[in-house]
Amino acid sequence: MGFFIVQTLLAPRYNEQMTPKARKQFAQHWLRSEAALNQIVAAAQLQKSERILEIGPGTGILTRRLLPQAESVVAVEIDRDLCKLLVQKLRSFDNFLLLQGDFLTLDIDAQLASFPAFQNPNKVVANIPYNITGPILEKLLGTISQPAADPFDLIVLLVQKEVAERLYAKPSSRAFGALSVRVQYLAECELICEVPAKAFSPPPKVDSAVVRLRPRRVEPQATEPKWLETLLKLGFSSKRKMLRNNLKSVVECDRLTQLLEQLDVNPQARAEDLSVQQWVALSNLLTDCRPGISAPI
Ligand SMILES: C[S@@+](CC[C@H](N)C(=O)[O-])C[C@H]1O[C@@H](n2cnc3c(N)ncnc32)[C@H](O)[C@@H]1O
Repeated sequence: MGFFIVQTLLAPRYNEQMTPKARKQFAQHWLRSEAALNQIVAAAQLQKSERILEIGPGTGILTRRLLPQAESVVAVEIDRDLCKLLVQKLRSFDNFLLLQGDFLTLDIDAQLASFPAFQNPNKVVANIPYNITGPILEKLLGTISQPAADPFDLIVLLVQKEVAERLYAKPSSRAFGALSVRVQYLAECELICEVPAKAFSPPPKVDSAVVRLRPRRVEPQATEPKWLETLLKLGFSSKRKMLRNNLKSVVECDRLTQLLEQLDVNPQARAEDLSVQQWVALSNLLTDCRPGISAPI
C-alpha cells in the first residue's frame, strides 16, 4: 500500500529538491528551522503505535520527521499542486495517507472509512495556516457547548505568537481573553517554544510559537454550557468595563457583587480577572438569569 489522494490531480511536475513558490491565498510559509522542527516533534511525545493527523503538510518537511516515529500519518492539504509534490517526495512511506481538500470542510472520518490503518488518529501535529487558526481549533476541540465527542490525546500546533499567548494566558494578564477561557475550558494549554519569523521562507509578518494542547477528558463542568458561552460573550464585550457593567443586562449589579464576593473575586473585576473555574462557577450560580427563566421569588 502506498499513499492515496482522494481527488485525482493534474499539476505541474516538481523536482523533489525545489521548493514551490508560497501561495498567499493558502497562508503558505515554509518552516526552515531544524530547531523548531525538532521541538515540534519532541513536544508530540510520539509512540510508534500512534496515529497522527497533520493539517497543511506543505512541502512535507514536518511530515517526513513524523512518519518514522508513528504508526501512521494522515495529512490534509488544500493545495493540489503541493499534493502532487508530496506524493513524489513521500512515496517510500507506506504509512502515509494524503487527503486533498479543505481541512475545515472535509469529513475526515468519512474519508478514512476505507482506510482502517489510518482511522481515529489520536494526535494532531501541524504547522497550520494562520488565517484559519480559530476555525481549526474549533474543529479539533469543539466548543464549550459541543465539545469534541472523542477528543485527541494531544495537539501540537505552530501558531501566530500573539494567538499562542492568548491560548496559554493566565487570568489578569494582558493576553487573557474570551478565547483563553473557551480553549482552556476544553484543553490544558502550554507554550513549548517561540519561533521567529526568520525561521520561515517567506517569513511571515509576525513571530510564531509552538503550543501543546491536552484536551480535557473531564472538563470544569458548566451545568448550562450554552449559558456560559453567552455570559462570556457579554462579559468580554467591552474589555475596559467592569464585569458588573458588561453583565448588567442579565443580572443586577448588587446581586453580581454578592456572587463575585462569594467566589472570592473583587466586585470591580473585569472579565479577564476571572479564572476558567470562576467563570464556570459564576455561570452555574446565574443559571436562573438565563432568558426565559423567571427570577427566584
Ligand atoms: C504555514 S504552511 C505550513 C507548511 C508545512 N507544514 C511547513 O511546516 O512548512 C500551511 C499549509 O497549510 C495548507 N493549507 C492552507 N489552508 C488549508 C486548508 N483549509 N486545509 C488544508 N490545508 C491548508 C497550505 O497549503 C500550506 O501547505
